[in-house]
Amino acid sequence: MSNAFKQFYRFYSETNFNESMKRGIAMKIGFIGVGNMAQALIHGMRIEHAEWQLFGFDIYAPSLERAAANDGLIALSSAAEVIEKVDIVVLAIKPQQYDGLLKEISSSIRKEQIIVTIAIGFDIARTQSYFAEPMKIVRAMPNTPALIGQGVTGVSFSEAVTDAEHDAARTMFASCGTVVDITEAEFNIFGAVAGSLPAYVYIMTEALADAAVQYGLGRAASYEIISQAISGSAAMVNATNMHPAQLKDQVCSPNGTTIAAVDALEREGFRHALMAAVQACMTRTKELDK
Ligand SMILES: NC(=O)C1=CN([C@@H]2O[C@H](COP(=O)(O)OP(=O)(O)OC[C@H]3O[C@@H](n4cnc5c(N)ncnc54)[C@H](OP(=O)(O)O)[C@@H]3O)[C@@H](O)[C@H]2O)C=CC1
Ligand SMILES: O=C(O)[C@@H]1CCC=N1
Repeated sequence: MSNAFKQFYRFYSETNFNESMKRGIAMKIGFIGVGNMAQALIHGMRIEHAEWQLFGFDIYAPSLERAAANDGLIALSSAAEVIEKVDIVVLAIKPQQYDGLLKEISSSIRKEQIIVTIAIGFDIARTQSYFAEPMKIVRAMPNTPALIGQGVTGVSFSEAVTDAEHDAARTMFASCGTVVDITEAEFNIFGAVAGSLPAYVYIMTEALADAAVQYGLGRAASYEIISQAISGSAAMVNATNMHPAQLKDQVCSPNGTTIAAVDALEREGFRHALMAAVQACMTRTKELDK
């Protein structure tokens, strides 16, 4: 465990996480690739933890500049510089760029550092294959609502990651929402129903708003109303623990309007469209995992 982690966990075990953070113990986290997903994570982390030191490098300078201006990211000029400064290195580049980057950085990553991968279809064994010694690898699958602290992230760990480091990684992602321990075998499906899911919901929101506008509601009001109705409905599933079908039945009055809408959704293949989307996601994930 690095000195920074030892220090962090001494305080963590004596107090609780928030108290230790108030005492100014800062995690040092570095991002290689500061695109859509990294920017969401950085913002989520920054909202919760002003004291964490967040570093980053991206070959596309405007992304770096944005994260530096919005969230106090310390912009560096190479991946090697990021690696030199941090305890946790998050690889936040596209899956197709992982092999090239790992080849480039494998000799500079230190054994005591934690490597976090967030790419779809890139397992721990593939990351480990770039190193001679067993490395501390955290495989994670976040989603973009991390930006507002409402993400959900699946995590798995290589054997070299200690219990304290498991907690450190969970703490890091917990600042962006919920963290769920999943097995490596569950990653691809987790990506399809959590990592990619925001896109499905945004399409649904846009389509419903188009219909609302068609019937005279304003565009901005439509987005506000529909997004609140979606988040409230989604929250009901966890809060009541009721079967989604029961919750649906509560909305459908006999011979009412909702059952007419449900009839149309079934005729148009709404359920199967969603299952087909997940199946397409899984197929593409397998293609990337080669
Ligand atoms: N977006 C999402 O919702 C989610 C994404 N992920 C995973 O997160 C990862 C990143 O995705 P996303 O943020 O969407 O991708 P982006 O393309 O938005 O961001 C990646 C950034 O990294 C830059 N980059 C490429 N190579 C390097 C390098 N060698 N050093 C530094 N920067 C580099 C890219 O530049 P350039 O574009 O010029 O190549 C780009 O700016 C992917 O592996 C994806 O699977 C996981 C869950 C959800
Ligand atoms: O589309 C992608 O490849 C990434 C993985 C999960 C969400 N977005």
